[in-house]
Amino acid sequence: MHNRVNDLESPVWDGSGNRNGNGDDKGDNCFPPADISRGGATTPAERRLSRPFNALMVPHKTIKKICCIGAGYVGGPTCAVIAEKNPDIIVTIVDINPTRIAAWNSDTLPIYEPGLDKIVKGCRGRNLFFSTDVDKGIIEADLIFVSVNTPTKKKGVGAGYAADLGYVESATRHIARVAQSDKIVVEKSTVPCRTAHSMRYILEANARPGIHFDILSNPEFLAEGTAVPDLMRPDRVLIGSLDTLAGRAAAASLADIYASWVPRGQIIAMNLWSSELSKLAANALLAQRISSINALSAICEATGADVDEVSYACGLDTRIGSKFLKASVGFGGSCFQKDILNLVYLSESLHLPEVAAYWRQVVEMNEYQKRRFTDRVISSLFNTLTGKKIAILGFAFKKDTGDTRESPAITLVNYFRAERANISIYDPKVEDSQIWMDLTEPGVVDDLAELQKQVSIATNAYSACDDADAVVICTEWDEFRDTYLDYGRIYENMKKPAFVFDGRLILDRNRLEGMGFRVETIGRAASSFKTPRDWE
Ligand SMILES: NC(=O)C1=CN([C@@H]2O[C@H](COP(=O)(O)OP(=O)(O)OC[C@H]3O[C@@H](n4cnc5c(N)ncnc54)[C@H](O)[C@@H]3O)[C@@H](O)[C@H]2O)C=CC1
Ligand SMILES: O=C(O)[C@H]1O[C@H](OP(=O)(O)OP(=O)(O)OC[C@H]2O[C@@H](n3ccc(=O)[nH]c3=O)[C@H](O)[C@@H]2O)[C@H](O)[C@@H](O)[C@@H]1O
Repeated sequence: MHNRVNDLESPVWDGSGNRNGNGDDKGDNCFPPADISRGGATTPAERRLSRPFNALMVPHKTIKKICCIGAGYVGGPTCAVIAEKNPDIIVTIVDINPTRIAAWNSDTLPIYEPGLDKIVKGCRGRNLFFSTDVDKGIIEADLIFVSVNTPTKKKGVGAGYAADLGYVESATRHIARVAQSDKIVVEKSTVPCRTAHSMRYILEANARPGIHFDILSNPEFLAEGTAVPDLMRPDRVLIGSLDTLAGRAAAASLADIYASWVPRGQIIAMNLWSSELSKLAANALLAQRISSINALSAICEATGADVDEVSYACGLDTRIGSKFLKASVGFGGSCFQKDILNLVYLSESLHLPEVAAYWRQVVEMNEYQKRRFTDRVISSLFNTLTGKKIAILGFAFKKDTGDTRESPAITLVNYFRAERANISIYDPKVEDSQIWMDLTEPGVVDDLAELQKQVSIATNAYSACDDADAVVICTEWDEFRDTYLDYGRIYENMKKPAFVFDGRLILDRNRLEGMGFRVETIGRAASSFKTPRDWE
């Protein structure tokens, strides 16, 4: 018997429950079931997608053992929550990085996420395990999440845009090589549209005879810093599968796992490619909102309008909504830029240059925002930073995480270094070693010594700001707000005039100006700017 993976060529979902040609459908026993509706939907697509996912309609297997390949920011929290909510399922998270696994097994977890410690420590050793034994994890599991990194390619075809699928491929080959029984393989990593197709070929070409694989797409939408509440109360869980009996049964098995805590109406079934693309699309749309408000922040600074007020006014329109309209020094994080560039590459590969240019602009606006903010610092400090001390408050890409991937702070520090400023950095959660790594040019041997002459890392915000010419808020940590931090004390110990650059709109400018600071805020003109110009 040859290895069978379901036909991925045409995962057609026409909404009618009709078979897609492989002949294994049974009339109305479609997936999702055709006879349940939440109501209110108007188009065929809405009607189809609004049907709650009723796993019981398709005969399917109950999952007893899960393996997650990749113990990172997604694999760790996601599978810890799955283990907590499914005490009868054994969940093993495996990784090739022994240091990371050792940290997951220690008192200090490798990632900081509010609420995660309690969950991991509650399940670890009971039904949650962390291991470097990838073979064993795969062999024992019924269902395997592939949750490995998919960074932007650095070299070769598509460098700078396409996703590097090397880790996904290597994990897939590993599954094929060691699996001794049928498996459901779940793409948890964010991947380009139709990656499931490549996974199929790899599995088919390498698996032992008689082993059957089903491939599902189940993208993750958690945000760092709020991973636990996001996982506990997701807006939706997407499960992409083939519209075949086997595909629907596999999806139903996965749906049961989530249904332990997510209402079934929020578990959405769709075709594989839609599910893969929905993840890239969601990140692109979120980032697009930030670039849009940041573009408006430049207009605000030039006119005297206030971006917070503009954002508030626009967000009150229920068609627009208030989330992701906070102007900032620029978005960071491991995914927004990577996933948009991935979409740009996909568009170009599909010969859609206008579409590619449209999405590329979201990233370009983000770069412009960081440059613009730096220029404002330089021009405010009398056009030179040479020998001046700049205190950087916050190095993580957002609050409540120690993650610095693509953090705007890195770009800003590099710009300030190029201007020969002295820089002092403080972040409550980022390790010193991480900061040094982020600021060291790869491959430049003597860079660290040079760097350490110009940059220092402080143990608290006050010492970072001691004797500084300017304070630059890069991350919106609550402890940097003027209601927490004693800015009066900071002012006393700074050079004069003392500048504060608020890249996150967290400070009460009037209050700080009352103390004597000169405050420059993203999306607001300098206080000296009169507006409307002729009124005063
Ligand atoms: N970080 C986030 O907030 C989110 C990330 N994602 C996506 O999830 C995926 C994973 O992201 P992160 O967890 O942030 O990455 P990460 O870099 O924190 O973790 C990935 C882990 O996979 C391990 N790994 C790589 N190849 C392996 C292999 N063959 N066998 C075993 N382990 C292997 C690495 O050692 C690493 O520890 C990416 O595709 C990302 O785009 C999706 C939603 C949110
Ligand atoms: O695929 C992913 O990795 C994830 O990417 C983002 O999550 P994350 O990057 O962890 O954090 P966000 O809260 O989205 O913030 C991203 C960046 O945008 C910035 N941001 C966010 C919101 C806003 O209004 N303004 C703004 O500048 C943040 O400060 C941060 O630098 C998405 O929000 C998640 O849904 C998605 O799963």
